Amino acid sequence: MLVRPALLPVWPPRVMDLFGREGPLVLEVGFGDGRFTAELAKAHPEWLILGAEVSAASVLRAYRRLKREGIGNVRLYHGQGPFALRNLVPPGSLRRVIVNFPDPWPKKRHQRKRLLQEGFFRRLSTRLVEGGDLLLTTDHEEYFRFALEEAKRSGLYRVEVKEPPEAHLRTKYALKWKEAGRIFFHAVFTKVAEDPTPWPPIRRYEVAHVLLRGELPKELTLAKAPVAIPGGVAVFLEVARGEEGFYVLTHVEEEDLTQDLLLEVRRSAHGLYAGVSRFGSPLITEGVKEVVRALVRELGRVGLEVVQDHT
Ligand SMILES: C[S@@+](CC[C@H](N)C(=O)[O-])C[C@H]1O[C@@H](n2cnc3c(N)ncnc32)[C@H](O)[C@@H]1O
Repeated sequence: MLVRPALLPVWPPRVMDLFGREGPLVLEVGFGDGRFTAELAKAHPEWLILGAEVSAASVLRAYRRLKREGIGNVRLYHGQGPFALRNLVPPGSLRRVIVNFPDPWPKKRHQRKRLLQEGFFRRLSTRLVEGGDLLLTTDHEEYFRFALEEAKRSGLYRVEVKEPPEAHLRTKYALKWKEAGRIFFHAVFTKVAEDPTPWPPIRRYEVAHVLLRGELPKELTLAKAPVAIPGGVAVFLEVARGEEGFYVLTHVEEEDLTQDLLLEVRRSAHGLYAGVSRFGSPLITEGVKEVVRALVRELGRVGLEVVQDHT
C-alpha cells in the first residue's frame, strides 16, 4: 500500500505496476489523517487512489486506517505531491486531483511554497486526461483567490466556483474549521488545454558508488558547506565510525524530493567502497550521484585514488 520509488521494479511505474489493475486514477495531495481518502475509496471501489503526504506521522495514521478498514484501492506515497504527479502518474492518465485544505502559507515571503501556482497547474495539465479536473476546498479566502488567478493565468483550465461537496467537509481540518465557524470555498479546475512543455519523470539509477585504492584514514572530517547538485543542494550532516569504515549522514534536496541518506566509505571484497548505502532505500537520482562524487573529491584530499567510478 506504501509506494517506495526506489523499490518499484519498473520506473517510472505504470498504473498497473502500482495498483495491479487499470481504472480511473485519482490523486489526493496532502491527505492528512486519511479519513477522507478512506471514505472516497469506499464510495468508489472502482477508482484507483494515489495519496501524497509530506508528514510521516500522517502517512502512518492513514496507513493504519486503510489497513484496519481493509481498503485495497489506495496507494500512499510519503513525499511531495508534485513528485507523485511527475513520477507516479503517467502523462494523460489522471482523472482527478483532490486538494482539501492545503497549507495556506499566508505570509508574503512564504507564498512561493504554495502548491497551487501557475507552474503547478501547467505541469498538472500534462498528467490529466482530457476533461480531467482538480477539486480545491479551503477555508482560506486569500489562497483561494490566489489559486483561481494562477489557474486562469495558465490559460489551461475552465474554473468554476461551487458549493463544496458534503464529503469534502468531513476531513479533519474541515471539522476543525467548521467548529471555529469558518466558511469554506470550493472550485473545480477542468483541463481544457495542455501545456506543450513535456515534464519527464526524474531519472532513477541502480547504483552510485566508486571503488578506491589507499588507506582508510583514522578520522574523516567533511566540510559542512552545502554541496551544489543539479537542481538542488546537499549537506554532509554527520560522520560516524563503524567497524569497516565511515557512515555519512547526508541531506539531499532536489526539486520536489528531499532525502536523508547514508553514504558509506568502507572496506569491501572489491577494495574501498564509497557510495550510497541501501539502508532506507533511497532513490538514486542525478543529485545523489553528484553528492557521491563530492564525497569522493573529499576522499581524494586524504590520499584515496579512484579505481572504478560507477556514478
Ligand atoms: C491543513 S492540512 C489538511 C489535511 C487534510 N487534507 C484535511 O483536510 O484534514 C495540509 C496537509 O498537507 C500536507 N502537505 C503540505 N504540503 C504538501 C505537499 N507539497 N505534498 C503533500 N502533502 C503536503 C501537510 O503535511 C498536511 O497534512
